[in-house]
Amino acid sequence: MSSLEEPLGLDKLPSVSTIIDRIRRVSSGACRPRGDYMGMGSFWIEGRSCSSSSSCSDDYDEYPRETYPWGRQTKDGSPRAHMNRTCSFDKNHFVYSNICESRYFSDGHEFNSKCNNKDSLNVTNKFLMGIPKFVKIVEVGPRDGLQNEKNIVPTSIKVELIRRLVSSGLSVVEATSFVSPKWVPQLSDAKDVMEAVRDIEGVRLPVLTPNMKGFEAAVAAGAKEIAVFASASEAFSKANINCSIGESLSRYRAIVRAANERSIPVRGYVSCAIGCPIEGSISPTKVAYVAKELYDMGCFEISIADTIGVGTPGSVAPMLEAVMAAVPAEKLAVHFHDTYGQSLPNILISLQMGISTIDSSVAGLGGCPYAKGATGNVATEDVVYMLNGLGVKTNVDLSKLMMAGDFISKHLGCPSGSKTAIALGRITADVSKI
Ligand SMILES: CC(C)(COP(=O)([O-])OP(=O)([O-])OC[C@H]1O[C@@H](n2cnc3c(N)ncnc32)[C@H](O)[C@@H]1OP(=O)([O-])[O-])[C@@H](O)C(=O)NCCC(=O)NCCSC(=O)C[C@@](C)(O)CC(=O)[O-]
Repeated sequence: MSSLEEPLGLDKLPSVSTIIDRIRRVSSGACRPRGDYMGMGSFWIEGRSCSSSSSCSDDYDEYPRETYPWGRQTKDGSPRAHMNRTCSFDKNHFVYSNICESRYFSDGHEFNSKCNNKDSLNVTNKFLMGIPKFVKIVEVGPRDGLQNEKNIVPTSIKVELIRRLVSSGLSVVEATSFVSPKWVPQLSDAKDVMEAVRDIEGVRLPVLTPNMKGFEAAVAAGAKEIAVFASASEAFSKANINCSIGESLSRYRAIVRAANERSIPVRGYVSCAIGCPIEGSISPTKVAYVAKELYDMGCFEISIADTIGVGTPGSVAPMLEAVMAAVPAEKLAVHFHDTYGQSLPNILISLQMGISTIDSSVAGLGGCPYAKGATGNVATEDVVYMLNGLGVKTNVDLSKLMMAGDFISKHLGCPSGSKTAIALGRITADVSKI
């Protein structure tokens, strides 16, 4: 077994700060990018600031956001258009940098001779050309993650987690839920959590509210943004919020009206967008219907959730196509649970279809108390790693994010659900031996 394959116990893992320190110290190598090794995003930033290229950024801001292959291709569709985008990321370094960096993290030795391979550059550009240049990540770990923990996490740990996530650069961190403590005792301290994060500025801390009682409690606790959660499955709606889809939509209309009066933005969720733990597969038209209802009542953003993580790009694409016929792509977010390891491909196809808001959960925390067997959300670290690799800006510092993930994983006494966090831990342990 190679050192990369050896299972590491939690106690054997170096601390994240040690890892980051090691990575920064091991800093020689021909192809290795400059800047922060944990976050390929810094390489993107380098490209934008033109520190290593004389012509990288000018084209970038003017480049129109296009979608491939869902009918919104570049205006002229020409290879030159592809190259413009490539140039915007730092001449040919868009792919070059990622190949080099992946290689560096894969084995820490020689770099791949494909560094200047023009063929892979062109093929890659063709498939990446529709991906948005900036993705907003909605961190749901403190809510979706911790609502499903067997042991109730102390308020102080929740608050510290939120602070760490905010300091990593995340601009939206779902803080908690104002739901019935009988149904979700894990979040029964919602009021205290909100009280303790009142001083955090410049970031959005939405909370879930299932009914007017929850909405009023959230407002009283100082919430400035809320989320309502409907389902595309009747059975799940009943199991999760004890009412039908129709009843939930009526409740939410009243909540949105009350929120509007106070200028509080409301996000909407559609659960069970692919499958339901009780009903089985769910038709895309049902998902589109619920999404449109939420949008029409005034939700500023609709998060389409594969609650049990059964989707693949093969089912996600037609579902999103149906939803996008009813709600504009820029008003949509996607929310994937990683039960079958399909979250990243599902996110990639969502990006290619023009969606630029992704929900995720630090360390892959999560699951749903009413969806047995569903695992956590896609890990935020893994999403950031992939987006950095794609040259997509997120404003999230991966090293700080990993420290937040390490903090909560240690508290919960379980390994991180982020492959990126685990891999970077292992690889850097190897790098330290070179
Ligand atoms: C909706 C209810 C409240 C209906 O629950 P119910 O039992 O039908 O409520 P009720 O109106 O009959 O009231 C029963 C008791 O609950 C109290 N109550 C009533 N409302 C509240 C409230 N807001 N906060 C605190 N207490 C509340 C109410 O005051 C009363 O107290 P009692 O008189 O018995 O002492 C309940 O079913 C509930 O809280 N459900 C939430 C379940 C939940 O949080 N599930 C996980 C959400 S995650 C999700 O949905 C998916 C998502 C968003 O993550 C995306 C994805 O991954 O798919």
